Amino acid sequence: MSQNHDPAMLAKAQTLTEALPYLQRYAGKTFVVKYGGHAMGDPELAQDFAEDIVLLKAVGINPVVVHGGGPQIGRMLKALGIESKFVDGLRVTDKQTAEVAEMVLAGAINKELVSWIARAGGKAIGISGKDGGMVIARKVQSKKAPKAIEGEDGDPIVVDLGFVGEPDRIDTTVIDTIVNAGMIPVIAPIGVGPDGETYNINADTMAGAIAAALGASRLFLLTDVPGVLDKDKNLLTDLRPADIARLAEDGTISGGMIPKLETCVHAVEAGCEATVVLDGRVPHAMLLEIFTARGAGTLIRA
Ligand SMILES: Nc1ncnc2c1ncn2[C@@H]1O[C@H](COP(=O)(O)OP(=O)(O)O)[C@@H](O)[C@H]1O
Ligand SMILES: CC(=O)N[C@@H](CCC(=O)OP(=O)(O)O)C(=O)O
Repeated sequence: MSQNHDPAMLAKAQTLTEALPYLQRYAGKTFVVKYGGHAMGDPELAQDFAEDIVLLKAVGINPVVVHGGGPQIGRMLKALGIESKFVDGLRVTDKQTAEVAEMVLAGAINKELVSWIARAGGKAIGISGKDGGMVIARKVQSKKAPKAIEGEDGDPIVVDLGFVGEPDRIDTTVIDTIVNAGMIPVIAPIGVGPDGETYNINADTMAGAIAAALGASRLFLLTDVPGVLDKDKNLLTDLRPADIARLAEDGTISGGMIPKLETCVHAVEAGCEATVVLDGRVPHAMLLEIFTARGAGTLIRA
């Protein structure tokens, strides 16, 4: 009998009962989860992530995984002696770089994640935006280059980003088919242009567009920081679209955080209830965020 009063056992039971309202609220909903390349480094964390995804599926939520792989593409390009440059968080992508990006994203990383999910007891199908004609991409219009490559007259140079795409049209048939078969789609951020060309798509942008197309309830962006930080490195827990425009303007956010937060704004404007930027280095960060009252990371909502 005394075991029933063991505080550790009670705490476990409390955690489960605390999860009950969330389990009820989210059953049958679609959650898009973007797993960033920076968060992928540690095999133990990758296994935790895969377990979380399989758990979501087991409790009746439909997880759709979109993955990145920026650092992994960077390493492969370096090994091949190809130089890589970023403008506002986007990799300038010539034809050769697009081939390497596809090889790393849709080949190595996609299949590794599928294997991690299988090891956690789930059934995942790995695809890229090319499969089933899912993502028709258009070229991202060149942005002004940052100060580092400003022209001699001091004006920023306009850089051609090459084969950097953004989703133009999304056909969710292939995702729906996988989900309805009881499996978990794992999507690499590669799209196809109208003439069959390969487009490299920022993984956050891809995840946001897929969340919008699916009418997902939640979009989680797992990365390598606790969330969005202010200039003193304090976590900003709750943001609205107007705050984000201000943070971009005053330089609080930079690099990869720019497409990440643009994605969050587009997703909430398209009807996603909430998006969360989360620390993928914290074991089971997503479960804690979803099933406990203690939110983690930065919540962005309309
Ligand atoms: N205000 C900010 N708060 C947190 N991270 C920021 C901020 N501004 C820029 N960053 C950068 O954004 C990075 C996350 O974006 P990114 O490198 O694209 O990650 P991922 O590969 O996980 O998508 C962080 O590692 C950090 O260097
Ligand atoms: C156009 C563009 O920048 N594409 C990205 C695609 C991968 C990605 O976004 O990966 P992370 O989420 O790990 O950063 C790239 O080439 O790095």
